Amino acid sequence: MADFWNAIKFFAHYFKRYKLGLTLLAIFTIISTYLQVKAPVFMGNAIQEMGNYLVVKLNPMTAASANLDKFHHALLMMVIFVIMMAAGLFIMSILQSLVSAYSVNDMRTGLFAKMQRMTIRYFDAHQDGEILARFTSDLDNIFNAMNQAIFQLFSQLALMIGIIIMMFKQSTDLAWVTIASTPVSILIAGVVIARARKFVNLQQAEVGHMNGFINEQINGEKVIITNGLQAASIDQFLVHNDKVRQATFKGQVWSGILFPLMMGMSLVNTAIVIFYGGSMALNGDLPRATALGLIVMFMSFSQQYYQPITNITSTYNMLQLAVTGAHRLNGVFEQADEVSPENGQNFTGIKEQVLLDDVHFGYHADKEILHGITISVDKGQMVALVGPTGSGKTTVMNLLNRFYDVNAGSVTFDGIDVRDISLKALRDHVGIVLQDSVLFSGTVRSNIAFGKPDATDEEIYAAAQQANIHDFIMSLPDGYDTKIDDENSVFSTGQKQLMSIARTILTDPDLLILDEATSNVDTVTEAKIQKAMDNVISGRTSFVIAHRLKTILSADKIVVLKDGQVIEQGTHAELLAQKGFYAELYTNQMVFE
Ligand SMILES: Nc1ncnc2c1ncn2[C@@H]1O[C@H](COP(=O)(O)OP(=O)(O)OP(=O)(O)O)[C@@H](O)[C@H]1O
Repeated sequence: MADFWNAIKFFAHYFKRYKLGLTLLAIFTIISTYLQVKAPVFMGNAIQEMGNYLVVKLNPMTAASANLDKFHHALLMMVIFVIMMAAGLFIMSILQSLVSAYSVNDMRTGLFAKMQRMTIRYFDAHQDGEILARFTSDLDNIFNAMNQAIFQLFSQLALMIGIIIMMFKQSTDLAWVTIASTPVSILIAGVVIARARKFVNLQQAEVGHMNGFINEQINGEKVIITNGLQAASIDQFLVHNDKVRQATFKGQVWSGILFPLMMGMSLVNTAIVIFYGGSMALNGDLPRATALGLIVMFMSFSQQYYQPITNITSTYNMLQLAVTGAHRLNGVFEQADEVSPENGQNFTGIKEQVLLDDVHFGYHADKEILHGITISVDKGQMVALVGPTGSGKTTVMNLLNRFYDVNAGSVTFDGIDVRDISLKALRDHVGIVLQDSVLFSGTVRSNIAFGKPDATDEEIYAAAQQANIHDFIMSLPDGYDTKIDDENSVFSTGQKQLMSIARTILTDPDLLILDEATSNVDTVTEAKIQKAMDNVISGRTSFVIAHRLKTILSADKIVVLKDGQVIEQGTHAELLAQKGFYAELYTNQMVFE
């Protein structure tokens, strides 16, 4: 129920910008409802007038005065009302589409803007596919529900109320007969919908499992091929696929049963109306022509009355999906934004020292990862972080750039806490080269100039030269204008990292954070990366996560991390002399080099 109210608030928030469209929609809903419920009255009148005409015509005494004027008039009115009703429904459908398209557009924009404001914590904690699903399936479900269910819910309820009022105005007895079966119909629809929902949910869950399996298999295709496991993979896929088939079949059967069932109920109801109306005519309770007119009118009412019941019940699943979608989007909108300190200090660059002082940190409150780490680096120095996997190297980097905040202790730049520096100033002065370098769609040029879009060609070439990638780029047929898109795999992992280094060099950061690529790069590329790293590090305050120890022999300081603690610190020579963990690590690695 809480989900339901949250969804109402969610939609109200987006709809309030379209007050005019919604007001027009409400007006046209009322007009079309009136036209829809009035048309059967004219149909009944036409039949009644035809009956009256026949009575007069078949009586030789009155035959001469018989005319069909009233019959024609009622018929004409019916046609006019039906045409106006069609026009009204058409305008309603345009208004609905407009409001749906614009408000879903606003939701999408809001969601994308929110993503850009959110903390790295959110992206670390959620898989890409899960985040993407907010933009795809959730927004699609909301759009479909708006177009086919939400507005219809109101227009169908209005229609139902309109029909009830009109029926009671025409004949109280027949009105009661028509609506008497409503509780039974709603009960039957409720049972069918509950079953259908169970299987539709199951179907979605099975499709989710199957997609997860396919995703995993695509990512692991090389391992599958290497191990000759293609047939086993197909067998596993068939199991998933079969579960999807079974759930889909049951879901569709139960969903599909509702419409014919309601149709049947409506026809039975019509038969009851005819029977009751017929007996009223035969008993002589009403003049025959009037009774006949009423029967025809209520036949139409009976069918119309079941239309909203069928429509509302059959769109229930769609509404449910929209409520779930709204709940999930709300979940994203409620996430914390990155906060820049109020009156944040405008940091203009490192003048003396970067210091992590007795830092305690955990990604979750109940699990501390860094246990009182102290590392200092003087301006222009290079610190290398080494340590076994999971020791906390990347976590230290995450704190330097304020992707996360420390739990205790502090990270300071020249004595200023990073939490007091405006985020913009902080990010302007910190450059990061990640292990998995990312290229964006565009050109080689736009990728290098990503952090400085107004860079001149000379600046871009100089950065690429320092990053040792200029010659390779020039060897491509389109040089710096080479297009980069999803399918473009011209660049190896090593080359991507070189591009990433060029991108960072161009922004000329004060503090450099560099996570060395671990993937198997060939020795030539490795030497190039080494040279590029030397160029970008030279004279710059830098933190480097080194996976190959020979890359950090010249580091001003090597910090050895283990289980979230600093266990050794010093220069390469000092640490070798200590004959501790680092010395062992270095000796072991040299054996394999
Ligand atoms: N986003 C996260 N949420 C929760 N725990 C995390 C997250 N990122 C890392 N951890 C945990 O923090 C610990 C330190 O991880 P970290 O990535 O800093 O190690 P690392 O030394 O950089 O390892 P590697 O050399 O493998 O990259 C690990 O136990 C890891 O499971």
